[in-house]
Amino acid sequence: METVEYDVVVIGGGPAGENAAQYAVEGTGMTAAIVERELLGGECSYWACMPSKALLRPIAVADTTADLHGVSTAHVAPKALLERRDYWVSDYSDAGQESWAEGAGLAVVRGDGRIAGERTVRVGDTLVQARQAVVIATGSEARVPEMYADALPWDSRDATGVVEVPDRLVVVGGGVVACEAAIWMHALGSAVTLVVRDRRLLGRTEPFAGEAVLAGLRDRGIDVRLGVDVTHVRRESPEATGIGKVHGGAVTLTTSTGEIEADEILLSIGRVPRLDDIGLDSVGLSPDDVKAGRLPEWLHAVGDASGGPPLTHWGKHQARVVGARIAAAAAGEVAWEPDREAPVPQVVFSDPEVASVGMTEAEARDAGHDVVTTRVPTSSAAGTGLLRDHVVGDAQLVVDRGSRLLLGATFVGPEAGELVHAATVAITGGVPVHVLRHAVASYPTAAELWLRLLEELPREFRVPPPVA
Ligand SMILES: Cc1cc2nc3c(=O)[nH]c(=O)nc-3n(C[C@H](O)[C@H](O)[C@H](O)COP(=O)(O)OP(=O)(O)OC[C@H]3O[C@@H](n4cnc5c(N)ncnc54)[C@H](O)[C@@H]3O)c2cc1C
Ligand SMILES: NC(=O)c1ccc[n+]([C@@H]2O[C@H](COP(=O)([O-])OP(=O)(O)OC[C@H]3O[C@@H](n4cnc5c(N)ncnc54)[C@H](O)[C@@H]3O)[C@@H](O)[C@H]2O)c1
Repeated sequence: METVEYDVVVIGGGPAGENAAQYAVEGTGMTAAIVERELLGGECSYWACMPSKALLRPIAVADTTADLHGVSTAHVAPKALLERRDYWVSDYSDAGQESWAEGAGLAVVRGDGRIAGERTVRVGDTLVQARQAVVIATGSEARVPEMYADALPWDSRDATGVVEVPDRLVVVGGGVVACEAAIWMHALGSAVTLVVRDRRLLGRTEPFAGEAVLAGLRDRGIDVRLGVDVTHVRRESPEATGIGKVHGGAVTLTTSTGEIEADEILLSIGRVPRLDDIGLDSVGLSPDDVKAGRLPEWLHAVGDASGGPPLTHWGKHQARVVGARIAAAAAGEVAWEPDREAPVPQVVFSDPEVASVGMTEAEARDAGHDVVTTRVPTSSAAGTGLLRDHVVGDAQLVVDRGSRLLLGATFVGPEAGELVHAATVAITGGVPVHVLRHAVASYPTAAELWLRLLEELPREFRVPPPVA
């Protein structure tokens, strides 16, 4: 068995793993290796964020032009849409990522990585030793309960990598993947039925956001059925035809409200960290130890594998923090970190778009805050009103009454994903709302919505709280 040695060894070359490796060694003279068994760049680059957003953007533009007096309506061209997807996933080649790694001085070790003892990762017949640290960045995979497994349902890889468009598609789940994939599959020509166990969509966001997305999906002709349980799944001649191809004959779903027949099912009911087969037992650890952060000082976990919010930007942030900690520890120092925990933002690229950061109103109350909320229609600023003819959705701030600090914010409608970043900055920086009022947005931009929101707060919030 050959042994090679680096300062840092990262298992998994997705966005989180790449950032951890880069930040751990950049400017230090240390060396790092990334162990990757599929494509460097991970799920995000080839089967998740990039292809899904490449597919959704032209659809969003076509929708906007259909609602914008003064411009002829753009049409989605399915073949060209899939070509755009292929461009953004570099035709499923990671040559560009490999060049990036080379340029950043990171070694790429191809193969399946398994922890094989303290500071040791086994890749085939090679032992890769870490002088300083090992980072687990193995990502996550779609959850497939046993009831569905024999029917070989599509998961998000098939939906983003779609090659054959099923005539009738049933999407199971009411979360982010379901709400986004339903839109592009419908635009590509599938008749889409969304089967949602809960009585609402996007369960982790404010209820008004889920309601706006529900109305948007139904308006475009997607059949959304809420409060429906799937109890049995049957498929004629299931066949593993490959990613994005129809996996066999017709599928029948028995549900709490009757049977649904379709040509394919897309199962989008959440993801699980990929921790089961990475050799944790060789160092006396379990997947639960990783998710709870009970790790020896030489071992770290970042990204989806850590069990935190499964979002690329969050995994990359964690990775930068962990990378800086490894670099500092190697130099006998402690990395600087802010006292305040960073809030997690998320954008759902549905129609209307939904963007949120920090706590929802209910979460803030549950956490014991005395909460004041302010909500305005997204159309209420001239800058947002100009974006299309019919602007739907609301925007809301959740504020702590005592400290006057922002706890959370939700934007629904055009440019929601851009509007939310100011809230992220305000929460991260601890900017109270009476100071935030003096952050002047240009007229007439969408950001002026912030003025509307802050104006709706109680008048006494325009000055600092009285000193106790
Ligand atoms: C359809 C879809 C759309 C999404 N859209 C967005 C979005 O718009 N914005 C957003 O922020 N997030 C989005 N996400 C979430 C995002 O994809 C993940 O949060 C992100 O990919 C996590 O990055 P990661 O580096 O932790 O893991 P991954 O990207 O999953 O990368 C893990 C890597 O580790 C490798 N690996 C695993 N085990 C081993 C092993 N034992 N040995 C060697 N290599 C191994 C894998 O091959 C993979 O390359 C989306 C997810 C889905 C499913
Ligand atoms: N734009 C983005 O940032 C983006 C896009 C896609 C995915 N993602 C990430 O990927 C993750 C996974 O997405 P997802 O949509 O699969 O998960 P999700 O957690 O967002 O939603 C899962 C949905 O499935 C339902 N569900 C759970 N178990 C079920 C069961 N047994 N039967 C029926 N329904 C069930 C839940 O109630 C929920 O509606 C998300 O948490 C998100 O962080 C992000």
